[in-house]
Parts: sequence; C-alpha cells; structure tokens
Amino acid sequence: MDWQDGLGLNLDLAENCHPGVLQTGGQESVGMVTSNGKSPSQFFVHKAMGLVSHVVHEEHLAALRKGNLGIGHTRYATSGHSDLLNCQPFVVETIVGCIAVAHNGELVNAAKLRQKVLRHGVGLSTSSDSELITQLLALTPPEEEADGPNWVARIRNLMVKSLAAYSLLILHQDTIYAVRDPFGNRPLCIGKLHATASLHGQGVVDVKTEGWVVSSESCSFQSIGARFERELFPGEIVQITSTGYISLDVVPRPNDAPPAFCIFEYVYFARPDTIFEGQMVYTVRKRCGRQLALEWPVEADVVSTVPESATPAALGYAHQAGLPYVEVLCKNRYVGRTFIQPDKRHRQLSVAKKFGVLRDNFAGKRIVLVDDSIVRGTTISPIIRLLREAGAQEVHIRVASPPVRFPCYMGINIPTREELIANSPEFEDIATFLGADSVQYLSVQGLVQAVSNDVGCHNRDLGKKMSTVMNGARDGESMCRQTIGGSSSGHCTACLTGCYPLPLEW
Ligand SMILES: O=P(O)(O)OC[C@H]1O[C@H](OP(=O)(O)OP(=O)(O)O)[C@H](O)[C@@H]1O
Ligand SMILES: NC(=O)CC[C@H](N)C(=O)O
Ligand code: SF4
Ligand SMILES: [Mg+2]
Repeated sequence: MDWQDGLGLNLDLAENCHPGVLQTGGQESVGMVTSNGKSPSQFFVHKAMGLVSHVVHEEHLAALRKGNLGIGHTRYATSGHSDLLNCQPFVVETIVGCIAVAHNGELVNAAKLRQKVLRHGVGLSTSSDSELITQLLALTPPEEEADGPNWVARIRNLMVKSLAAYSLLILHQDTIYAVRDPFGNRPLCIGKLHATASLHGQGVVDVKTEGWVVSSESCSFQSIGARFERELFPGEIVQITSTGYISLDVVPRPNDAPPAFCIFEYVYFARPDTIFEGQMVYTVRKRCGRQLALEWPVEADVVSTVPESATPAALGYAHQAGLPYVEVLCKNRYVGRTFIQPDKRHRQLSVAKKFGVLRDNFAGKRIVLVDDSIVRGTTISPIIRLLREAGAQEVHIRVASPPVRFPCYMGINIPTREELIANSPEFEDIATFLGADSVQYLSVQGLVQAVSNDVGCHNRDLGKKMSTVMNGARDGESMCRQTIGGSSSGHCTACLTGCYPLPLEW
C-alpha cells in the first residue's frame, strides 16, 4: 500500500488504497472507508470537516492502511447541512454485512423517496439524500436468495426508484461497485493503477502496487500512478475486485430519453485536465471562448481572465479576437473556490481575500475580462470595481456560458431563482448595475455546439466498446443509442433553459 498524504479525493478508490487528488468538486468535508476484504469484513473509517490536507494526518492513514480496498469522498453539500453528521461515505450494517456508500449528485425525488422509506419503518438519522441511497441499498430485493446478496438486483432496485442524479461507489467486503445514473448526469470513470516499474519503464514490476481506481474525474489518475481506462456508461453497474473489473448491467432510461450529462461540469466544475466524452475539458473551455469572441466581439486592447477556471476560455477569446492575453488579477492560491462555499458570508469573504490587481498590465487600457459563468454575481462585481480603481480605461465583461436562470436539483448548489443575478430586475441593465462598460454572454446554442464538437466520434467508438462490454449479449449499436443517445443532445442545460431532463418530484 502506498498512500499519498495530504491529497484531496472525490469518489476515489483504489484496490491498493491510493487516495486521489481531487478537491475541486468538494471542499467541506472528507471521508474515507477501507475494508480488510474478509467476511465478515472490518471497516476502517476516518471522517472530518475541512480540506484533505488539513484533516487527514499520518495516524489516520496508518489506521486506514489496515484495509486493502477503500472508497473516499470530498463533500460539496447539496442536500443536508454542511456538518460531520452528513459527511460521507455512509456506513450501515445490513443483512449481508457492512456496506459503505459514497455519492456525488442529488436525488431529484429525494423528498418523496424519504417518505416511502420512512413508511417502510426504516429510520433515517440525517437529512442527507446519500443516507437515503445507503438505506435503499440495504433493503433486501425480492429476487435475492438466502445464499448471498444479489447486488445487481439491489442496485437496480435503487436505480428504478430514482433515475438521477448520482455517481456511486459501494464498498462491500472485498468488492466495490461503481454506478452511474441512467441519465449519466454526474461523471464517473475507471483507471488502472500500474506497477511503478511499468509506469517508468525500469526496475522490477511489483504486482502488489497494481490495482483499479474509480474517480469522478480522470485528472486524479495521473497523480497516483494510474491511467485512464474508460468512463462508465450512463446507467452502468461495474464490479471491481482485486482481479479486475466487469460490467454487470446497464440500466436504460425510460421512453428513449436522451442522456443528460451536466454541461456545467464543462463550464466550471471539472478540472481542465479531465477527459469527459473523449474530450479534454480545457479544450472545450477554449472552444467556448472562441465562440464567445465570434458572438460578442468588442474594440479593446487586452483580454484577460477571472482566474482560475475561466483561463482557457479567455485564451480562446484572445486567439479568436487577435488580441493580446495578459493577466490583470493575481489570485491568492490559498483561497479555495468561491462558488462552492456553503453560504453567502463565506463566499463574499473568499472573494475579498482572493484577488489582487496587476495594474502595470492594464492601466489606461480597454480590457475584455472573461469569466466562465456569472451565477449570483458575487465574484464579478468587486473585481470590476478593483480594475476601475486601478486605472482600467474600459472593462468589458464576456461570459463563456449563458445566464443561469433556473435552480439545479441534480447536484450543483443553485437553490433559488431569487439568488440568481440573471433573474433580478437589475439584469435588464446588468452592465450599469455591475459598473462595466458592457456585459455579454455566450448563447445556449454556442455552448452546446462548443461542448458537442467532438462527442459524435466519441459516441461511435463507445458504441463499439459497448458491444464488447456487453459480450455481444445485446446489439451494441442500439444499446449505444439507448445509453448514450443517437444525437449530440446528450447534455443537461436545465439551469440555462429550464428544460429539466426528467420530471422533478419535490
Ligand atoms: O457569480 P458567482 O456566484 O460569483 O459565481 C461564478 C463564479 O464562481 C466561480 O469561480 P470560483 O471562485 O468558485 O472558482 P475558480 O477559482 O475555479 O474560478 C466561477 O468560475 C465564477 O468566477
Ligand atoms: N456532490 C456531493 O458531494 C453531494 C452529495 C450529497 N447530495 C450531499 O449533499 O452530501
Ligand atoms: S441544471 Fe445545470 S448544473 Fe444542474 S445538472 Fe443540469 S446543467 Fe448541471
Ligand atoms: Mg471563477
């Protein structure tokens, strides 16, 4: 076993217990559970509030190392308070032994399901939808025989009761199940952990360091000596043991509905070096910036970014517009992401601490300032003030995604319409309200086009892979159409358009 201390993780697991490197998706709490793989298995658990590097220490890792497989989670609260009680993974004892569950996403029918579960006499101790998932997995399905758990039936039972939104890891004894919801709303991918010698091409291959990892984002693999294998298909259930992984089933969507991968993962959430649908997030963001420049050109001297996640879009804008790209803001690297902070006060404080100005780069100049999104307006408004006070001649805001007008119920914390600046009366004249010379947004069509550019080829490859994975048991081509959609419209754009991929039951 070889832990890498102080690294973040989000739905990361490894047969050899390497935590991953993702802290971009959740900053509030950390949890890790490992198992010694025996029957009945012993679980080792560490949970704490805060960043991985602050709350996971050598003594915790030493205890977790007693297990040889494990799952982990960094939380961004979408359902239930940001406190230790709701921290994941959830661990419960069931008729088939202990299980641990890590969940990324939010159940669209959580309130109704909660009532159903309570009516069955199952007690819930938290307000988290992830606990609800754990309890549903603990229920014995009718198909199950006395001689052992039927995990496909258990997981299918959950998937039929709730179609979105979740990527899950379930730990039971010596096995981990990875599950992606039928709409593929949240991401999940598999990587292979290579022996150190095979990675660097020298020395003796130590097979003990080999294994399998699963993560929300492929970018975490490289840092732990793993290589990207593939994404899970929407609706897929994968079983991982020390000998490898197999695809157990793919649960279809009702009524031939298209998949609905969150388009906001491309816009803001994911790390730029992650691969989704066969394309690097960085490249997609750059394409969004180019498209933005085509849609909204402006007379200016320099183009710049609101660091961090807008930088590829700003570069794309600058290339397309033929303008120099310069840095105008200096980001304090010790302040984390603002948008995913749990409340308004935390968000405002982080923006105040986060940015300084590089006035020599822009004093007396007309700036095009690109941000990837404006949601509540917490970030952009003080920045415009800073730039003006430091001598910018003009500040033109260009946003590499459309206005966010509708709440998200699938895992991103955009809870009320009132909070969204695009719904405020001031939006009519947003430039004056923010103190900018102009503010323009990328169109929905422009964003979908930029995101879908390379997805067609990827889907054709996926069709072939799918045939192989399903062992020819079903026709790969038609399964592919059902699972990933025949067209490029496989993305959720609900927070931008109000068209939700499935009915909301609240
Ligand atoms: O309009 P708002 O409600 O402020 O939300 C939008 C801003 O929040 C995000 O940045 P964040 O600081 O979270 O992360 P980043 O450093 O990765 O850009 C996003 O990139 C925008 O800058
Ligand atoms: N993405 C997440 O980490 C959130 C999962 C779950 N809905 C929660 O609030 O805990
Ligand atoms: S509503 Fe927006 S943030 Fe939520 S899943 Fe859909 S695209 Fe993503
Ligand atoms: Mg930002």
